[in-house]
Amino acid sequence: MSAYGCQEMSAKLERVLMRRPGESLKAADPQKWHYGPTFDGARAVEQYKHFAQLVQAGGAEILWLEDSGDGLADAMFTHDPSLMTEKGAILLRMGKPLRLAETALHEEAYNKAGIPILGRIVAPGTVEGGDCVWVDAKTLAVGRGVRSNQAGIEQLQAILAPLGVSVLGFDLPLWQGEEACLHLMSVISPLASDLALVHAPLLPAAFYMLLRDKGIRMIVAPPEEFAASNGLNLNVLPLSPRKVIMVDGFPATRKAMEEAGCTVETFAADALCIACEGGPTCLTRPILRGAA
Ligand SMILES: NC(=[NH2+])NCCC[C@H](N)C(=O)O
Repeated sequence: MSAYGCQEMSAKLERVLMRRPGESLKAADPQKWHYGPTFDGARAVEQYKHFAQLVQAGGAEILWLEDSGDGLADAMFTHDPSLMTEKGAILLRMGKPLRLAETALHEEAYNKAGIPILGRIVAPGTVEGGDCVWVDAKTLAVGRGVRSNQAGIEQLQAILAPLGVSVLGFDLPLWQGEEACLHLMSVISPLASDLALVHAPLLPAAFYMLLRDKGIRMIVAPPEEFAASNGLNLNVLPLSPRKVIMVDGFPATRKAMEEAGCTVETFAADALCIACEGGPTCLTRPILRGAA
């Protein structure tokens, strides 16, 4: 089956591209990869298994990439090197130089699965999936910052224009510097088509106004948990509208979502997500959401 198509963020997750961490992550030098003090490769691999079980139990078909020791420790964050549209995949170009080689892994997987390639971002353009947020099926917001640049955003607009999609760039702050990971998705997780979890202080103001005008309700995540989790309390993956997976240990954020009608599942992720700066959304590249 070569079903694909995904221009939304929370409809039922039907198919997803994921990479099981293994030798590359276990051998990763935390300094080189900017991983934090709670990094522990072997424990991260164990914690990932629980995450994968939750995704599978939600009914999604997982297309697997394997970590056979290619040294690409960040490649488990499959959200970033490609994007999916109703007309096929867009191969992106990573702004973090250590991750440039990951795009080829996605290209190979799509070729194998019979999923067409709609376009690709080329130098000097850079766009990472973590900077891309479908506000609705015809509006893609892209965070412009360290990882995604203006040239990349313009290329993406040209690729998506024939689909009737508008690409809107929003400036991100430098926040914790060039080495740290701050994507547009670091400050928002869509939970349903009309509901999102946000870290309000770091939202580009014009992006906030756009969401407000579109009638999207924003739950403001407790800032102390944002700080304590390195921002990962906010990185929440919907398996379907209001049915979500988050990292364990942030009860106030969980409660805020439950009060908005969400069902929340958690997994322990200190060694995996908190340390490696990527959460449940980053660990998944949705290929198909909603009905085909
Ligand atoms: N979509 C995401 N937020 N991905 C997080 C990626 C984390 C990864 N360590 C990086 O710095 O690139």
